[in-house]
Amino acid sequence: MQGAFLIETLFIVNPTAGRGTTKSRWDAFERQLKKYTTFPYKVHFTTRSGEAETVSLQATHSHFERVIAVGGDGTVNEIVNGVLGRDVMIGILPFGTGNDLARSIEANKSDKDLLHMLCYPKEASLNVAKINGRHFINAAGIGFDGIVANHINRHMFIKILGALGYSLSAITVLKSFTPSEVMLNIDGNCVILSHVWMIAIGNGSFYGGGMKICPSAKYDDDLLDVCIVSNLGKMNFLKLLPSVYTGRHVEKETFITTQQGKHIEITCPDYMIAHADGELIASSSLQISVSEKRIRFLT
Ligand SMILES: Nc1ncnc2c1ncn2[C@@H]1O[C@H](COP(=O)(O)OP(=O)(O)OP(=O)(O)O)[C@@H](O)[C@H]1O
Repeated sequence: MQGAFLIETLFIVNPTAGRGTTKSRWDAFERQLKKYTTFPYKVHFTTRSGEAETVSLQATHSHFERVIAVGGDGTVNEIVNGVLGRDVMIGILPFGTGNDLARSIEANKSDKDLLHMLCYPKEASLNVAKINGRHFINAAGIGFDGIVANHINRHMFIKILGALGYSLSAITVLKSFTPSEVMLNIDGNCVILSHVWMIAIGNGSFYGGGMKICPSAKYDDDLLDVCIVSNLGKMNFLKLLPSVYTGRHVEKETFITTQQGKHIEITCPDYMIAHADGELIASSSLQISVSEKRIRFLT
């Protein structure tokens, strides 16, 4: 394969992604890379959380034209935060656990397809969203969802269960959860909502390792999709949960409201726990918007 021989590429490998399997998957992939391609590249293995952001930013100051995340959505999130606004293309070898971004954009999965993607690059221009100053690519979840993400992050054995882990954590968190009142402002239209369980904001449709929380969300429509879950009891919440995996929860209009917007503000009398691409944020006020800058993404 010859296509991208002039493009200098940096692979940022998170060896801990994919429940620790990414290092060996990368080693196997690199053997194919050496055998079938000739384009110049360098590899950086991350040693700690946050390093991919620093390293990808440094790469934009040198000669790299492509930065490829080797891992999951957390690694992509850090690279997006590192390179947004710089003239560099990013891509993903989806060797992580959830790989929600790759799932949303129907990215290549086999090594052969991934090699082809690298050698014959096509690019898409994707929206990026921002929450309290930090960028995210997939989705943010506020309220019940944030508390579940917090629970998962604190229990490694649950994290490695992927989508099943979400359901287990949800059942645990459910016992002590009480819905709250929030003020929601979407593009200047402000409402006070009571008995809110959670609000999800989607730039892409998937999060949590395959949950289609905002089924209509598109990465290139300059809009964020908002999914509000409110006014339901614990039993109904449990009944609703499986339908999130297919995106059919949005049909339950008694409990679910969907909207779209560019600027979203959520305020709550108490601290809310939120997550964006799985990263946790705690605040009583969240400002979420579509970033003016797009990301050049290898497809
Ligand atoms: N060397 C490292 N040691 C520990 N954590 C790391 C290291 N390098 C990166 N990380 C952190 O690992 C976290 C998880 O990585 P990532 O999201 O890529 O994999 P994943 O959780 O398996 O996949 P997904 O998010 O798609 O489910 C990221 O938040 C990142 O900051």
